[in-house]
Amino acid sequence: MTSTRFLRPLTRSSTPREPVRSGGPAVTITGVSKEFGAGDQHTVALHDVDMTVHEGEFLCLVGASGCGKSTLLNLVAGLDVPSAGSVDVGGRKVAFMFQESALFPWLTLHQNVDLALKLQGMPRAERGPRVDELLAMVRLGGRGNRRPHELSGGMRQRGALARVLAQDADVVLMDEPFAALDAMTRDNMHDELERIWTEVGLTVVFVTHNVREAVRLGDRTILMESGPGRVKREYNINLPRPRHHEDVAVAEMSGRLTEELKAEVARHVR
Ligand SMILES: Nc1ncnc2c1ncn2[C@@H]1O[C@H](COP(=O)(O)OP(=O)(O)OP(=O)(O)O)[C@@H](O)[C@H]1O
Repeated sequence: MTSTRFLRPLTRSSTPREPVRSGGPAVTITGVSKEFGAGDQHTVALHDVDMTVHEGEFLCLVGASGCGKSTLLNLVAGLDVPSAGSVDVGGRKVAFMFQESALFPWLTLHQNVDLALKLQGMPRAERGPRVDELLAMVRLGGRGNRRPHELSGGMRQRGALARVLAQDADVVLMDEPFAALDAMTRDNMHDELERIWTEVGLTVVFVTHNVREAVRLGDRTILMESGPGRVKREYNINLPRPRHHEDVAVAEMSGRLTEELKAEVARHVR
């Protein structure tokens, strides 16, 4: 069955709009703990985590390596189950985007996006125009016949984003999606992602080690602590959009968050 977003055109607007936020909970994480292994292999990756992600919100997660950020995303995606507590996405569709684009190398960009639509059950006649629309949305119009190795890293991540959009998900989980890109390409991807998130009205949970990236993109940033993974603090990023990497306010807020993150990392290397 074709879902409603397929019927909704992707709007293109040259002027920035406020993101679509209903504010209701899209993801509710209640008392979640996750343990791995047994005996001397036993690890408590997450302990008693409570978190709500609101519909249309852009939430960033930062924290020291090993504090359980990816584990949490896996639980939200339903790829793993909590040892205790619950994760509720209210029946919403969830899609994942990783650091590597994970486009199928033997398929063209067009075929990669087309496959995602096919798996959604979209009829062939509707798929061609929709692939074109999605590739235009990520500014890859005219590149559909290229295979992933013929694209730059930034283009591959745009292709991955088109494939995520083709999955018609309400909630998009992004695990350091731009970490492998050079600074200028990453900057450009921030602009594109902010635009697409605003236009399509997605709920995003974005994991990063880059505090400036979190402040540049997020409505809210959660700092996690490790050993075991828990929510340490959250910050509302009430800065106007569209934002830019070099904005003074973004730099100031990033500075404050970086201090806290450094203290958190230092706590674990003592
Ligand atoms: N499948 C697994 N089996 C055993 N231990 C695991 C597994 N997955 C994660 N862990 C452990 O759980 C803890 C949290 O790992 P996780 O990958 O979620 O952290 P992270 O914050 O995403 O780290 P990074 O920022 O380095 O990617 C770590 O101690 C890790 O070794």
